[in-house]
Amino acid sequence: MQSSDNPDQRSVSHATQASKQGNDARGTLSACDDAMMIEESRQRSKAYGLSEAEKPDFSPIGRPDLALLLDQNRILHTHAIPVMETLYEQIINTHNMVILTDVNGLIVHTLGDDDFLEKANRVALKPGVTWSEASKGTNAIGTAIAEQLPVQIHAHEHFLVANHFLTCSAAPILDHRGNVIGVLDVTGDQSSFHKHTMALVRMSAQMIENHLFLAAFQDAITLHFNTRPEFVGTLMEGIVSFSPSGKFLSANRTGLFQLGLPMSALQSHTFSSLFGLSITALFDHYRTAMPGLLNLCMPSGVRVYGRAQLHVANNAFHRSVELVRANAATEPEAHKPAVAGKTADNRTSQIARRMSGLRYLNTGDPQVAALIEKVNKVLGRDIPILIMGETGTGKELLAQAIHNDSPRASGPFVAVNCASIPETLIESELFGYEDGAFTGARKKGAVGKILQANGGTLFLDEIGDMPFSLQSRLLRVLQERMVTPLGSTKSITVNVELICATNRNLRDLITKGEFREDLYYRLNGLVVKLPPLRERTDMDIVVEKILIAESASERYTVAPEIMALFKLHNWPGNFRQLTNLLRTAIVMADQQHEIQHQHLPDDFLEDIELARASEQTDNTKWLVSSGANLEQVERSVIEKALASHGGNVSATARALGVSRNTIYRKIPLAK
Ligand SMILES: Nc1ncnc2c1ncn2[C@@H]1O[C@H](COP(=O)(O)OP(=O)(O)OP(=O)(O)O)[C@@H](O)[C@H]1O
Repeated sequence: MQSSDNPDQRSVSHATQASKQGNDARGTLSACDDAMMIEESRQRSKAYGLSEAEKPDFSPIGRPDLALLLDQNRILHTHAIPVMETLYEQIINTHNMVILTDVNGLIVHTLGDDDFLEKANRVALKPGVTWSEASKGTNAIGTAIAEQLPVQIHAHEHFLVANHFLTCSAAPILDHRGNVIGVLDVTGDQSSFHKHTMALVRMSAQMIENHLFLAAFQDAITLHFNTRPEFVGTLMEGIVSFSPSGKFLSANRTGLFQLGLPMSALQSHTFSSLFGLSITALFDHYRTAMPGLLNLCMPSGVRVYGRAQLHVANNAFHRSVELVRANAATEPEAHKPAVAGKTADNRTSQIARRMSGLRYLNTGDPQVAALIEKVNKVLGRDIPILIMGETGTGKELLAQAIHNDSPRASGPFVAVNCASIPETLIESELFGYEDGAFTGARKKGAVGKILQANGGTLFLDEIGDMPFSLQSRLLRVLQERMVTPLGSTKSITVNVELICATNRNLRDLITKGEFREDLYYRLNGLVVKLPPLRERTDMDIVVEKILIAESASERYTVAPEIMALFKLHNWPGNFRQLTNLLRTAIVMADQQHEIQHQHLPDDFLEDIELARASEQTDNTKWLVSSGANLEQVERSVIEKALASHGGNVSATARALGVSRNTIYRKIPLAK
């Protein structure tokens, strides 16, 4: 890297604070700012008790400590090495070396020309030696750490005279939380100074950061974006990660810069609040055969182009995407799935990302284990399955898992929510229609859901809501295995496995004349009932599973007293309610990582209080009827309230609407 550039005319010596938030903003500090920064560093060096004339500290840490250092910085080291090698190729034979240090300036790894490495050895530029300001005074590595900015220190700007023959360019490396975890540096003989070295180092540090970022969010959704489509996939792209449910997790520097918001302000955002597209629409985009770049709108109104990577748990989504692509590639145009039954489709895509086979649903509850055993016996036997269960107990998730484990797993899984499609549309959605079957806008023909499911599984959710008039048509399809689209005279053979679900009592509907008995008997080959959450005995595992799914990058737990509350709660919304509650609680707990009382939503806490109050009333009624006197009743109420508030007198007093003193008076032992 020979150059005749005059270092005193350097236009980029270190980046501005703004550069911490995005490479596009990396600006230029004036020579005056540079001088001030170096002067401040010199003052710090003196304050550390160093003198300019002293010999550099040569003592490297011992071999075992070096091994430990490498181990502690394993992830940084792994992701930095390939970038360091590429960087070294750019500066080979220029009397320079590439250096990686840990967060304290301890050199972890070096790469360089032999002749310069020898020279560098003389000033202890080698693994195991620290180049913090406290040890070597002003130098690019130590000062980059102190300033948390890219820094270039040339010749006499080094504090120790022994280092005046060097020219060094260093950039801090940040992790996905924005913390400095190391430094990348290029150091050479001062005669090799080149003003472009700083830019090279900065870009390389950013490359390492991007590798680290993507490694930290392997199970998350990542969006790679830029205002210019040609920059997507380059170092200029912003990268933002989201949980599978779309909650913001983190962004790289360029991402933060483009979004124009600090990390703290982004914590309350979601994919849809940042990019104006729902997470389900994102999934749907990638379900199409050849998804192009996304065209998104940021809150600032600026439009960006992006490509999302849906690294979500167990790759189930990828499988379903691959499947749609494979089908799309082989199917004629008329048979490509039409966008219909939107709600059901969206729900399918939401759910698809989290499920896989039946074994993932077997989390220790004996009722669920028995159900899975039964289902396993009929897999691939052409026996229709009817899933019963309250809302949110996971009927659709179970249906998808059955499909995934069945011999039809490579065929389509098509879900239709009979309750969400207007009665007037359900016939055409299910059976499809021919060109010209309708007058007006919807003239073009469409393939119905039943045909879309050909070769795979048709899941009819909320079958109890199927209009009575269509029930006989559906029965005919199931018996004859033929579909006749609306407006057509031709019947098409179909081969589908049928799974239905309902949270209504079909027998009651039959009695009321709302559901055909013959259809009921055609559907109920195997009837299974998913237990409501309040009856399940695997709450601990279920909660842990949801916490992991909702927060890919950080580990959250639930405080034991909250878990006790969960086990007592009624959960009318079952998994849907629990998942939503935990999703919000994770956001509230943030860095605390243990979900506690204050992180729970008010309506949930109110429900708990109401349940407690009514339980106490019941107990009181029982006590009174058993002939206890007033004092005994009071005492019993207070004891129960104390127990349910973990012995906390203030909380008990608040719940009972009395003073703390009253509690102490009535139960003297409580003091
Ligand atoms: N075993 C489970 N573990 C974790 N999450 C689950 C489980 N079962 C269901 N869920 C989640 O709960 C939500 C509701 O599940 P699903 O839609 O399958 O229930 P459902 O019984 O079909 O509901 P509805 O009757 O209202 O249609 C989904 O977000 C799903 O991912």
